[in-house]
Amino acid sequence: MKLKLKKNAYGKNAINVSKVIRHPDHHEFRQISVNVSLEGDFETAHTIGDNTKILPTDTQKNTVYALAKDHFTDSIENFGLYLANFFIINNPHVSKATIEITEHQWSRMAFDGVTHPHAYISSGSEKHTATVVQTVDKITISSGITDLLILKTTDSGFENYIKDQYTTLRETADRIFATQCEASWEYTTHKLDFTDLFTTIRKALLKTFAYHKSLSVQQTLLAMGYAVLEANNVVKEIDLKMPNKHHIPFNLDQFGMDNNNEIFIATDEPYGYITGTVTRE
Ligand SMILES: O=c1[nH]c(=O)c2[nH]c(=O)[nH]c2[nH]1
Repeated sequence: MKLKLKKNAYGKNAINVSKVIRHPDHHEFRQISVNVSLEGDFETAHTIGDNTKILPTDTQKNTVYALAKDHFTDSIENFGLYLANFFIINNPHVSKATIEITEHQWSRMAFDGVTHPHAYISSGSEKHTATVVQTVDKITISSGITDLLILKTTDSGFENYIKDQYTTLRETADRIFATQCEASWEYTTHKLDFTDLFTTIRKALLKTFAYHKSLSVQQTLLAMGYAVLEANNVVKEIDLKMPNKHHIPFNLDQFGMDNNNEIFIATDEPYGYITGTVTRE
């Protein structure tokens, strides 16, 4: 039997960089986590243990910290583009560099309408993501959001589904809709105002979620994807993952009480998992 190495990639994950930008009257704080992955002519490292073409993952990590000083100045997308390009142009045997960046959101504390110059509060679980893939002749760039916890207390139902001998779920025209949305969209070009676009796309996702009269998570997912693509020509396609974070009406009958859609039990697991990619025809 003949065996061969089919694919390989290597890099450093979870390179956690925090940066303070010191302005005279306030500080800016940024916290990111970077994954670097390189592909290329690394076969002999696997086959005969020849490391002469290996840029150590430790060096990759150091490169990210060093370049953060002067090149992580605005969006994570632009920093990702700089990093991917740096690894490609400085290592001729690297044919593909993938940079994934996740940014934690911090905002300055405010007291009685006055923003504190250097004290921050986490903006919650939501994180902004960017992925840059650069090959010798192509750059693809995607942005996204993870752990976006959103919920609405009405304008959501789920009815007319298949019923069989195992069905116990009750139909409802009025339920809680909660999800931990993960979105990732690919841009058509890499010369864009990424910060501005992120704000616009995030708002389109949230506004559609809020105002959509939902007949299912599936239907709202598609409406959210359409809203982003319809309003942003520079978005090629969008991937959405929307786990159904169930809040199930609690049975108050057992205490002789009515439950008028007021008391629920939030169940973490198992959870429905609805995903979809929306693209242009
Ligand atoms: O919006 C929903 N989609 C489903 O596919 C599904 N399945 C389920 O049990 N509840 C729901 N809700």
